[in-house]
Amino acid sequence: MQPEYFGNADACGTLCWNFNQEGFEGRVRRYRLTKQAGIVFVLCLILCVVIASILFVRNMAANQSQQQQQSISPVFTLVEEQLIAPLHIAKTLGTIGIYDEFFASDTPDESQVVAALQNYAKLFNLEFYLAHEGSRKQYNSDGTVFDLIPGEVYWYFDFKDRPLDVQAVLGKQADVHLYIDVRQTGINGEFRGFAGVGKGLGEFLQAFEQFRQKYGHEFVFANNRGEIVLSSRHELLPENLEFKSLSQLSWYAQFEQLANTSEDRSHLVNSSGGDLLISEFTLESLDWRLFIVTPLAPRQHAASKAFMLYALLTMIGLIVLFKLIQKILSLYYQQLSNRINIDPLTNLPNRSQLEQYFAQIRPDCREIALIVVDIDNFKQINDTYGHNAGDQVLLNITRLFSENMQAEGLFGRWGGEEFLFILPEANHQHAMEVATRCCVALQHHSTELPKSRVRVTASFGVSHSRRSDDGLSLLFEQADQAMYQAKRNGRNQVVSANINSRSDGSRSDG
Ligand SMILES: Nc1nc2c(ncn2[C@@H]2O[C@H](COP(=O)(O)OP(=O)(O)OP(=O)(O)O)[C@@H](O)[C@H]2O)c(=O)[nH]1
Repeated sequence: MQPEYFGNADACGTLCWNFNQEGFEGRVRRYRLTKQAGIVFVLCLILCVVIASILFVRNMAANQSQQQQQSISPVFTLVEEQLIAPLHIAKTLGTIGIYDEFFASDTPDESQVVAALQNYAKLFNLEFYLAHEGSRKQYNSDGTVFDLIPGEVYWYFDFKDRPLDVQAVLGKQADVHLYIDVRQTGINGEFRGFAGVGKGLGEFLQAFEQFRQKYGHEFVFANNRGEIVLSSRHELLPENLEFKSLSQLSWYAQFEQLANTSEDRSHLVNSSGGDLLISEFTLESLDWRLFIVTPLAPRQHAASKAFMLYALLTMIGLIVLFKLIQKILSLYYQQLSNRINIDPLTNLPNRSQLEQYFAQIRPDCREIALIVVDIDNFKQINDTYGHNAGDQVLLNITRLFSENMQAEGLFGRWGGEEFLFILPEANHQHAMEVATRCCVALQHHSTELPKSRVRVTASFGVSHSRRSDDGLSLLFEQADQAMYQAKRNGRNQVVSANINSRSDGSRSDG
């Protein structure tokens, strides 16, 4: 086997565990950690999508309401300015008696009538006219005068027979006009004609077209007979007083049905072109109904697009956050792992790390060797030179051994002044060579202390196995026994636990 865990010589020459390739248990721990983190991540993801949905829906509701308000309020301002105001002006001027002198006569002075009408037109920025029964003429503020001939001027003869004081109607000349006719009567209540106000609705329709483009609303105005008098859709506008009917609209029957079952005047109607939101308002002074029709398909499409973007961004944010947390945790885990597995004095792998390493490599090893090392008479060093000097000697020895191990297997501190070499794929002879090399090197090595130089020796015990089921405790026990044998033999030597080798001595006296 190509050993996976070669010790790496660090800056001070000692061998260190490569923690990126942690042991089996470490991997299991990391796997569990990753699995748990994965579950937490999925839960966080679900939570985020739920939160994003709630926030999105809240935002969407707020946006929709804001848009609705922004689009509806100007509609009423426009209706007020363009339709209701002319109605009030027409009604007021037509009932306070300013036209009485003209209607009292059957032959009013044409120039006087036109001049008066021009005066009002200038004042109110509207078109004024009088349809005069006595003279059967219509006087207009633009200076024209024409005859009221049955069969030609339909509206006059139509309205004349209706018992209504005020009538509003749409007509189309060059462009769409709103005409408001106020009935004029003599002192005995006899019909004398109409005082009328006209207003071109070009601007009004243009403004409605802008609303349609900006907010998607369509407008339909209908009179009390269900005739469509005005609409943002040109094909619905009346032509020569020929009105289209509300009942011709595809959504109207369904809307009426819903409106009859509830007091609510806003309803969602399904039409062949998609969902429509329809709101109905009453314009009392005109006795008209206004329908605001909003096709929802474009909004639904925009909303789902926005939601998907929102959810996507949230998920990307979460993944980045998760990766960041994972990185921080793994750095933290590595630091913690270093602290747990490294001997703080010598910076060598400690016992726990040696055990993990053995467990990791053992299943794939055909043979393996262990060397147990114990410093000889180390107590004396401590007693003579002090504990700090002892530490210094330990550091020197570990550096020396690390160098002599030549980066094969793992060298670590088992505890106290006892050290362990684990040599995967090393045969017995090679292990004996490594132990002997270290033993000899130590004999020739001395540690420089402030006041003296100290020389120490060590005893080595070697065990070796080709049996795959020989575990660490057995092999360690054998090597330890051999090391004690070396002590008993007089220290500063290598003894092998293997019978064959023990018999041939492998002694390495200085
Ligand atoms: N300075 C220092 N001393 C240590 C450390 N760890 C263990 N020791 C000392 O090592 C000594 C080991 O003593 P003993 O077990 O009696 O063995 P020994 O004196 O080496 O004698 P033999 O093993 O029989 O050769 C003890 O005095 C421990 O306090 C350490 O990290 N630093």
